[in-house]
Amino acid sequence: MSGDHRQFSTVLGKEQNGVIQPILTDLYQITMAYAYWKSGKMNDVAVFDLYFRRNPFKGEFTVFAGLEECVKFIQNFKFTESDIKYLKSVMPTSVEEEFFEYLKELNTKTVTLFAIEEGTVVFPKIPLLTVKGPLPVVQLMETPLLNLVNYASLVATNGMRFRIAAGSESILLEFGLRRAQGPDGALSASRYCYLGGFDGTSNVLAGKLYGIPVRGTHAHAFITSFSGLSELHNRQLVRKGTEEMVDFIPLCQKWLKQLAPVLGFLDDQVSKSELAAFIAYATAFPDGFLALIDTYDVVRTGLPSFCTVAMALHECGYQPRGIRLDSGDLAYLSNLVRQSFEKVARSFNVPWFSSLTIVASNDINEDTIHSLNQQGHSINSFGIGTHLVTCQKQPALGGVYKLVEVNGKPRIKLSEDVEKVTIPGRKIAYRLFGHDGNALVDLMLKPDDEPPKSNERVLCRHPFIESKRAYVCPAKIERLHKVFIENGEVKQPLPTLTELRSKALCSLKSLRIDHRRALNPTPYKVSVSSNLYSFMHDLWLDNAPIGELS
Ligand SMILES: Nc1ncnc2c1ncn2[C@@H]1O[C@H](COP(=O)(O)OP(=O)(O)OP(=O)(O)O)[C@@H](O)[C@H]1O
Ligand SMILES: O=P(O)(O)OC[C@H]1O[C@H](OP(=O)(O)OP(=O)(O)O)[C@H](O)[C@@H]1O
Ligand SMILES: O=C(O)c1cccnc1
Ligand SMILES: [Mg+2]
Repeated sequence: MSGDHRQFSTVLGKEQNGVIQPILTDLYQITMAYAYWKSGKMNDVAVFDLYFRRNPFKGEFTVFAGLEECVKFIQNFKFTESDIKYLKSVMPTSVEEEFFEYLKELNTKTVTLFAIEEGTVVFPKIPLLTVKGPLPVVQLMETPLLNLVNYASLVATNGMRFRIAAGSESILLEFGLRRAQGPDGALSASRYCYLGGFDGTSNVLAGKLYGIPVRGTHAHAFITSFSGLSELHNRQLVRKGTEEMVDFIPLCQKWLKQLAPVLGFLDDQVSKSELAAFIAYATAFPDGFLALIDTYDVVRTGLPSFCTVAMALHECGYQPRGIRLDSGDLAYLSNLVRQSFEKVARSFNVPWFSSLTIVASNDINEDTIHSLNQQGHSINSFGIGTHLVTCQKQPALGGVYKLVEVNGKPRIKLSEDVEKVTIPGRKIAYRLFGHDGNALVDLMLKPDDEPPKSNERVLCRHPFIESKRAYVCPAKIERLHKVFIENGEVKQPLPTLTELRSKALCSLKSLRIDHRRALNPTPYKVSVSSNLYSFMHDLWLDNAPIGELS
């Protein structure tokens, strides 16, 4: 590890967060490992499925994220000397020394990981990961794997929902670092919101670590830190592409006077603090000037000051970018700002002025964006923090990790709640597509089932409701599960974050629009083959004790 990346080690040529390690787990995994070991089960071969039972946010899709970290975690799984020392200090003294020797030697050479590709749109009950290997080893991975997948997939899905709400043309920026669940939660949020379709983040470390585009404007403090023009040290600006120095303050004063009758503001009411701050920012960053205009009053001073500085910059050969609104009625204000931009464009023959960027922020959530769309607005870009990263509508994805097979024998967990009954044994899932290219149904098969073929009819059954079944004649088939790790080797390429983002947007597009809508979406069908249906229901009956009425 270089001094530059103290907290991150490099695995498989990609950085792994140093927080992710075998003892980032629940104590019960270690105590179970001991009891498995004591019972002589350390070489039993177990299969666990990691899946969720319900899509988050009352939606009907989930974006699968976190797989790369799971692969790196499994590849790198090793207790260190200091882990063992610590575990000895917290385990009861009755725990035998040989167990710690066993823990020290543990590795994942015989662990196989089957998984759906990261960035795929996924659905309940279908395993995202299937982990096969020595029982204590794959049991120990339960908590960290769930931790790596649950929040990543939740926040990626949230990002995707904001993307759907805002449309493909809007620029979406993640501003959540200050409100996220701690430093690591913030990094995950930035990373997986980008995967889910955001365009950039304000989080500089996330930009450095994951190559996410970093973006930002400025804060109200920058405006309020200035009192007037006399504070400005740097009053000159070089005319772009020349060596000529322009006295920038008189130029701004000229534009203030010219703009007043056009926009209908009183030039003596324009805040000297705000104008000075804008001039200071513009002379520091003359290209791409974007100003926060709601510190004092958007109409009377923020907007006039921006237009003033923007026209002065233009006269010096620079192209300003736009404004940010961080309070008030964002629909009304953005429309008003756009109309003013159009007036300036017409009055001074600067057509580009009418299409300057309007960024909106301030406690925006998914519903706010839907409401703004309904009202009509002129916002091009949303800066979203709190509700995006904290996943306001649903703070956790309920992914679970369940044992489905031991030593080749299927295991089933029964529950009063049918949703919680596990689907036993190893399963392979396929996505079946219709002739219009849309995904029709996901189908789980037993590994010895004949895989479905395109243009051949296959019976798809609801896993639990006998009467719900349908024949499907798919135009195209995609195998969802692939081997990611086998015999200690990673078997699939690990795409870049940008590739995962494209994959997620593309995977979403294959989903019918009614599955994607925000309000009461149509459930997507998840089914099992006839063979798997009979297999699980036979096992269910075998394992359900028969009661007696008296
Ligand atoms: N046109 C709109 N339709 C629906 N919601 C909106 C609209 N405009 C703004 N909002 C939302 O309404 C809320 C306004 O919050 P609040 O009243 O606390 O802020 P404010 O008074 O405008 O700003 P601040 O308190 O930061 O100065 C925000 O969550 C914002 O995203
Ligand atoms: O509102 P969010 O979606 O979380 O987006 C991030 C917010 O952070 C900044 O201000 P901050 O909230 O720190 O202060 P303010 O709202 O009082 O201006 C920024 O101006 C946004 O309002
Ligand atoms: O760059 C911004 O405008 C920004 C960054 C973080 C939080 N709020 C705003
Ligand atoms: Mg705020």
